[in-house]
Amino acid sequence: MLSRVSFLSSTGRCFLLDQNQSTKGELHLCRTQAEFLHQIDKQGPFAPEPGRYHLYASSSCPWANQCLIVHKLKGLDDIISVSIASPRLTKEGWAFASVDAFPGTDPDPLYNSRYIKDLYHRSHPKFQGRCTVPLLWDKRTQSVVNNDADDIMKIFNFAFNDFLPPHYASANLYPTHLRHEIRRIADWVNESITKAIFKAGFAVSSTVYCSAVIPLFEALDQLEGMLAGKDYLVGNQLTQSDIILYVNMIRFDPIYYHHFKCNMRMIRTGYPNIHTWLRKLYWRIPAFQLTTDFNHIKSGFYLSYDPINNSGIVPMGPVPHIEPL
Ligand SMILES: N[C@@H](CCC(=O)N[C@@H](CS)C(=O)NCC(=O)O)C(=O)O
Repeated sequence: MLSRVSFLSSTGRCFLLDQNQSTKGELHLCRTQAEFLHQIDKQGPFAPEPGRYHLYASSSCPWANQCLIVHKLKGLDDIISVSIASPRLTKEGWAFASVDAFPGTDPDPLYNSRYIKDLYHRSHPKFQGRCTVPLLWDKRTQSVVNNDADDIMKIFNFAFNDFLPPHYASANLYPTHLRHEIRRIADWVNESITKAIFKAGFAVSSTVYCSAVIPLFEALDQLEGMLAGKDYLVGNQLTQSDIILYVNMIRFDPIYYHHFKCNMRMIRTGYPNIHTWLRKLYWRIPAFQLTTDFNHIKSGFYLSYDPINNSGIVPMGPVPHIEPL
């Protein structure tokens, strides 16, 4: 049984939760910040160059999923290579296909590593922090560039535009005139939705659970109003806020409703505006559908957190995982 699980901070970042530290239903969390925050720019040691960088990700992890979406939206397939780890988190962390050949899992094409942690240790032999995904890697210096989803999304948005055809180069998920609002909404989503979902999911007392799930559904009610008649959260265009919300909402009915006991309402039956917004992204913009792997998402959540699913059964439903438009 895993004794450590990820948990979210007030800013939406993951914490490490040691199950042995849970007493009386209160969660004691050890915060670990993303340790690697290098940027890719022409002036610094990590210059933008096609073929130089590699993204290690898990399709199950919501934060890695955000980066995979932006990678596709910006057409970076030929510029930044990608490897997907097995969704089944092991005691050694995320594993490659050489350890767990779960369908849709890649080997490490660079070093044939067994685990994501091998890369962290190759880059920083004394590293003792959490070996998380997403992980942006520099093939030239054989080192970690950045392991923060927010940063990586911005790097993908801005840093490689010189190498992209105009329609990809001009795609901007973080336009200057909307930046303040994008950040405000993203912070609200992280705080009121993402954090509440994980707090409810990992609660070990009814008090903690209720203190998360009731405000969560109040926030979803508010979100339902915000999305009335709208295809996008901020302005009239796709932005980083939509991506941060999408990774929560696409997991809601298949995972959070049942596995994390967030079951006061489903998105598909309880929130018509959120449901329409979600289905439009999934069915109309290929970058969303192509990076949403329900098998990885469900296996990742249902098989990685033993304390809340010790049978190891991955439920069949909901059927379908996402409804048609
Ligand atoms: N700093 C990261 C955190 C991402 C994160 O927490 N990833 C989790 C999976 S959702 C992880 O890799 N956990 C592995 C572990 O804790 O061993 C970010 O925000 O991008």
